[in-house]
Amino acid sequence: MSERRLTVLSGPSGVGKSTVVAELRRAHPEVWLSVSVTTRRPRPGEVHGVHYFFVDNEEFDRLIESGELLEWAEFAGNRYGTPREPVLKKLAEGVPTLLEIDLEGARQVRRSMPEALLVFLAPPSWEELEKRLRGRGTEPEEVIARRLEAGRNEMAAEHEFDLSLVNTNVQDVCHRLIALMTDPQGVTTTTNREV
Ligand SMILES: Nc1nc2c(ncn2[C@@H]2O[C@H](COP(=O)(O)OP(=O)(O)O)[C@@H](O)[C@H]2O)c(=O)[nH]1
Ligand SMILES: Nc1ncnc2c1ncn2[C@@H]1O[C@H](COP(=O)(O)OP(=O)(O)O)[C@@H](O)[C@H]1O
Repeated sequence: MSERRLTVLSGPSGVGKSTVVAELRRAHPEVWLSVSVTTRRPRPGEVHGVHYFFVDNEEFDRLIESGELLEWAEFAGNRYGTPREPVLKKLAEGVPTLLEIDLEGARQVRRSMPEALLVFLAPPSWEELEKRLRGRGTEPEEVIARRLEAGRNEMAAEHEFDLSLVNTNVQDVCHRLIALMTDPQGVTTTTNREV
């Protein structure tokens, strides 16, 4: 089993991570996407067990204390974590596995599974990021402001990742991502901006 099969996708809120992941799932059902646990409230259309496992603070505390999370972080006032067991099981089965998590989570995975491939999804520009986040229309302005603030921090950490993909076109990003996950040869360890 190679931990290289574990791929982490991170990037600022609004860059298009969920959109890319949804397209990847549609076009490449052979990739397994970890379903995170979160204390955030569901958005309209989000399904428990599909997009997230929505839990309360008490349950999240319990998951931390029992060591059931591979990593977890607080993001813009809510907590998010990756259930450990299913990830280890899929990796042991040799299934290409993807985590869509924030910067803090990516750093934790880097420490605990150094062979994992860390991919940063970058916006074509800061203006476009703001436009996408507002255009999504799922959060009130104060939440958007908080997410943009976190986004500045995430953008400053781009160099910590193995590779950056600029999300100009969702299909292009998916093609590159699937190639990296299924045939990781040739991936350099220095940051590369592509697509
Ligand atoms: N550390 C960590 N971050 C997560 C996890 N699941 C989701 N996130 C991140 O939490 C942040 C907020 O996610 P979400 O509320 O769904 O908003 P969105 O990414 O803007 O659609 C994003 O950066 C996600 O990548 C997780 O299990 N662990
Ligand atoms: N390549 C793209 N070009 C234009 N709009 C995009 C692109 N990718 C995503 N979007 C849009 O940007 C908004 C934020 O995308 P989303 O996937 O929710 O981001 P994230 O999960 O990173 O917060 C959504 O309205 C989505 O439709």
